[in-house]
Amino acid sequence: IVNGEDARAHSWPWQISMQVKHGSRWHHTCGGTLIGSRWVLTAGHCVWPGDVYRVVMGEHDQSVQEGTEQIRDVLRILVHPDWDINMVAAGNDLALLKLDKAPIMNENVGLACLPEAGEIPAHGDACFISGWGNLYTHGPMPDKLQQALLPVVGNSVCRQSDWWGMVVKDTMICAGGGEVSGCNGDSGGPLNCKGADGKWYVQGVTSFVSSRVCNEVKKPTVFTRISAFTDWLSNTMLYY
Ligand SMILES: CC(C)C[C@H](NC(=O)C(F)(F)F)C(=O)N[C@@H](C)C(=O)Nc1ccc(C(F)(F)F)cc1
Repeated sequence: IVNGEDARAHSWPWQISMQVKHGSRWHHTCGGTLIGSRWVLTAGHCVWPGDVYRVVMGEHDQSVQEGTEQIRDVLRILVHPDWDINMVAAGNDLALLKLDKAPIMNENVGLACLPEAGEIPAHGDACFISGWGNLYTHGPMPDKLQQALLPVVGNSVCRQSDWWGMVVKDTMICAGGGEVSGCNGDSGGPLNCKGADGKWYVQGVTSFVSSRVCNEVKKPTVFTRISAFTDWLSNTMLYY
């Protein structure tokens, strides 16, 4: 996240770190959201065939063993059937990770609330992006979870020719578009929006930013809209 701030520890208890094994060491590669007792939602572009992943929950500072971490292996990976890395603009940038065992739910690890099918966050809705992605383009990753206020940009604005144009589909949410943005490593993480009931809902899964600079003005961070995939999510979690 570019121009964000340290999150208060464990204030987004559904935020996970998806880690990939390189040799004998594990590295944060993507964010994700705990949406079921054994299910994590992340981005399709976070999954590469042949890689081995694990999920760390209850994490805050990745450089310190805080004693709140719970680590689980990934039993099964289900990438959305219509996701294609060569067709990023087509959307469907989702994947479900089934954990070998449910984590213990506590003040540091909990389930996200998901929106109703078809619910579209309004232009200007105050949402927060969270993640351990780069602090700036080609910059370092932070140790502590970052967050940033990223107001929703309605698709009619986001589709303007000097913004994202027709890259933005109905199954996507734009947010930000100024100096604050997601950045590499925030992929797959949540867009956290406060509902009318005062509860936080995860409305989006971080998908892409400008390939020039993460916080390019008029190129908001783009999220996969979860409320457009409620059937796929429930059918997949029910079946597998
Ligand atoms: C691997 C990528 C598909 C997703 C990657 N996502 C991210 O870095 C994150 F964290 F914002 F989610 C990204 O935006 N990387 C930049 C460097 C990029 O390639 N952006 C990008 C790619 C394609 C388009 C499109 F849709 F226009 F084809 C737009 C932006």
